[in-house]
Amino acid sequence: MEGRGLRAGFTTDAPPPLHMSEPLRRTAFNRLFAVVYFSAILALLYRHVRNLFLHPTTSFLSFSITLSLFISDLVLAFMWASAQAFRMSPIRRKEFPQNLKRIIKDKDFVGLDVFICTADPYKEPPMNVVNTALSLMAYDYPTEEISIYVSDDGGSVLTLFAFMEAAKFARHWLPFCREHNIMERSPHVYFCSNYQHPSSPHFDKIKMMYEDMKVKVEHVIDKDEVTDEYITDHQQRQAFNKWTKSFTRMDHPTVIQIMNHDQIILDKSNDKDISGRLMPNLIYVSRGKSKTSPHHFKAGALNVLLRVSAVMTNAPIILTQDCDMYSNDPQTPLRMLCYLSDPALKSSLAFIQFPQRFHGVNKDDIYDNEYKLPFQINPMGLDGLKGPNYVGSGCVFRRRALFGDPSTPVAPEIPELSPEHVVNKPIRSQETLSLAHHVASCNYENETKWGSKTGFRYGSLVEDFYTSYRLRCEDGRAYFATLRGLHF
Ligand SMILES: O=c1ccn([C@@H]2O[C@H](COP(=O)(O)OP(=O)(O)O[C@H]3O[C@H](CO)[C@@H](O)[C@H](O)[C@H]3O)[C@@H](O)[C@H]2O)c(=O)[nH]1
Ligand SMILES: [Mn+2]
Repeated sequence: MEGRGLRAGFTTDAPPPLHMSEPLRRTAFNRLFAVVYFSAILALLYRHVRNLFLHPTTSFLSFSITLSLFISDLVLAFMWASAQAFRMSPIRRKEFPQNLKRIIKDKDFVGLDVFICTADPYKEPPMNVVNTALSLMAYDYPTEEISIYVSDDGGSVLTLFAFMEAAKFARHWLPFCREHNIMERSPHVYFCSNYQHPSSPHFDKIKMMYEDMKVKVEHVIDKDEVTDEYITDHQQRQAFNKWTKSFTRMDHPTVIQIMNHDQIILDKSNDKDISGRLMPNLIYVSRGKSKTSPHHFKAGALNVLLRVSAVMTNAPIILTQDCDMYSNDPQTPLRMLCYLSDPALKSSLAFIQFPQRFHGVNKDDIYDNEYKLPFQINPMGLDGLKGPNYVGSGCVFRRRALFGDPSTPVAPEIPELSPEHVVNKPIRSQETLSLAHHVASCNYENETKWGSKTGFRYGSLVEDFYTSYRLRCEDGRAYFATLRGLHF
């Protein structure tokens, strides 16, 4: 336990704890079992060695069989030994978001930039991506602090259209979630769930709005184009005009579109939901691509979002999310603040990985398609050692951590990308937009440290594991996850 979590027997004047950790009860049995198993492996290997060298058999066939058994057992013993670290000191963490308001002030609710990646409108239907975004926009957190950045590597007008519709729907959905204090803030999950839905005209109305949006988006996808009947204003037409004849998925200029939740929005002050609260920013980004520059897949997309968001909002905290996941706990940002606002963890905490759950697998899951072992059980073991890996989704980073370690920070090429930079221009200003387009262009990273020293790291198909591995090798900081509850 560390930081505020140490205060096991705090007095009434001590600040209330924000988080705690406890070892899992089965740890002692795990260790005992490991000793027994290890002795058995030694005995087995000794037997093989004795058969091979001390009492060699005469026949060549039996010698080769014993030798191959010996080699197989060595391999299996190595595999077993390398998995034991997970079992030695697994821990469970718990946060107390209810104590947060007593400790931190309103100004401590810092900005949160959320990154959602999508890559193909046919394999990753835009309605699913939209649901992911809506579930994150509806977090229980000051809405003006949230900015959702969607990276569309499919460069698809269909995805952009879906987000334009979602932005309008969000004006109704966010107040609805707050008013009814609902848990499942992905509309699809909420409307399909078996929970008791309120039987009010309000519920029927919001459900109808959702269905309308879905029909519209699906119709556009069926037709594979956004026809004139769906274009309602000049701004929309201007946005869709960027898809010229030469625009292809792998070769196109950058498209950045800030969504309007209402008709025409000039600045943040009139970007409000129907109850009058400010809306979170929702920004669509399709980075520039060309056949001659490498795009580095998801890591490349995340680095573009890192730069575009630095120019627009530069929140100190970043949440990365895959488009096929959604949040089912609106308190997740408060839970992460329980760790991030603990002064004792300020320099040691680089990221918090929430447990990842895969949806849509069969109910009994007899073949473990949910991958519980790598995504839920093993990370608990790593958490008790030096901290788990980043697994690509449901992970909260300190922006700072992606720019070198605290003692030797790596400065980006332009000061606007630095985590310390204070954004003082509105996101819709011409200056901000042109800089954002510049840093999202396909040649921007040439001759820079992106992917090697800063941002998400290139060179591996599993950019998530690799990035966390490199972060640890470079600065040796400890990280951890909160693994209690299923937040995504
Ligand atoms: O060029 C690309 C390729 C993928 N993606 C997005 O990256 C995410 C993950 O890609 P996917 O093809 O779904 O990979 P999976 O194998 O399902 O992903 C697992 O493995 C990845 C690599 O380790 C992790 O990043 C993911 O979080 C983890 O769920 C998706 O949202 C994609 O839309 C991009 O944005 N650009
Ligand atoms: Mn996936």
